[in-house]
Amino acid sequence: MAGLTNRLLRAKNVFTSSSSSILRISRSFSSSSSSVTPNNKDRSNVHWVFLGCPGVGKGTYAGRLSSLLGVPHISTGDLVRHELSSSGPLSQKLAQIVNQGKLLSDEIIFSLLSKRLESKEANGESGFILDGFPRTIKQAETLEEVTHVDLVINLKLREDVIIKKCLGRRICSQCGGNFNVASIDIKGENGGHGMVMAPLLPPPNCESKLITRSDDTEEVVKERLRIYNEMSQPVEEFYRRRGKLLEFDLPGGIPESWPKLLQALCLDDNDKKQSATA
Ligand SMILES: Nc1ncnc2c1ncn2[C@@H]1O[C@H](COP(=O)(O)OP(=O)(O)O)[C@@H](O)[C@H]1O
Repeated sequence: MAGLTNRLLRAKNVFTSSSSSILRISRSFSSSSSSVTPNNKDRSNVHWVFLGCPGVGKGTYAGRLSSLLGVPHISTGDLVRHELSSSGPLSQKLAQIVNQGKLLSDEIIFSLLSKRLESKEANGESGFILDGFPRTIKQAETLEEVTHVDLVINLKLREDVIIKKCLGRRICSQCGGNFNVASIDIKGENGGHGMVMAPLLPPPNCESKLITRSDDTEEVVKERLRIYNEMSQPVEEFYRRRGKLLEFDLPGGIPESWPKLLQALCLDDNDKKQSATA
């Protein structure tokens, strides 16, 4: 414990003003931390991170794995949107930054994350699948200080497809369901693979309630991609050097990608068991 405290005190020098959030995060993570589980033996206690460009599908696949494994899916983007939807004093300040496609400060993200982790601890949840965090080297270094990460899944997709997917994203303002109206059909050129992604259309009762995220305009999506390449891509290298990065090229939409992802994660037997009992 003393060692952990010392490491956090060093982290405190990096994030001086957010030190209390870091200490709270540390307590929540360490209460559920486990030894390394590279072979997924303890599937309900995985410590996984999803990386990838905006709109690549981190939320979709992290959410599916969360349901499959019974591990909480913690998305900092969702935490930010929840804060934006409140009329709290922070929300206006955050909206300005998010709507320009910029990253929020580490201090704000740590504060939102620590609140979520406190509720995780209170609910007795174990393990985590993080989505949208860490997004900077400083965030990755601090995460290393406070908990163990088993595996980092790096989702990859061509940039032109990502832009189309972001522009096609829709959310049901009533149930919160995520849909996509983009129909992607890119022909393979010079022997390369094409890509087909069918739209993910809402059920009839959501159709009239669809909204678009205010940061999903073409200009803002391009800025988010630029910032990803500058600030977040180095995080891929951070985990690659530690031997934790699993690169996953999405072969298409959910029907093609989900079984292949399960295979890559050695979870395909788990899915078969589930469908057999469904
Ligand atoms: N870890 C983070 N660090 C800084 N800002 C973040 C972080 N996570 C989310 N945000 C803010 O919330 C916005 C939405 O996040 P998210 O839904 O994860 O977006 P994306 O679709 O770009 O992956 C980001 O553009 C950024 O402004």
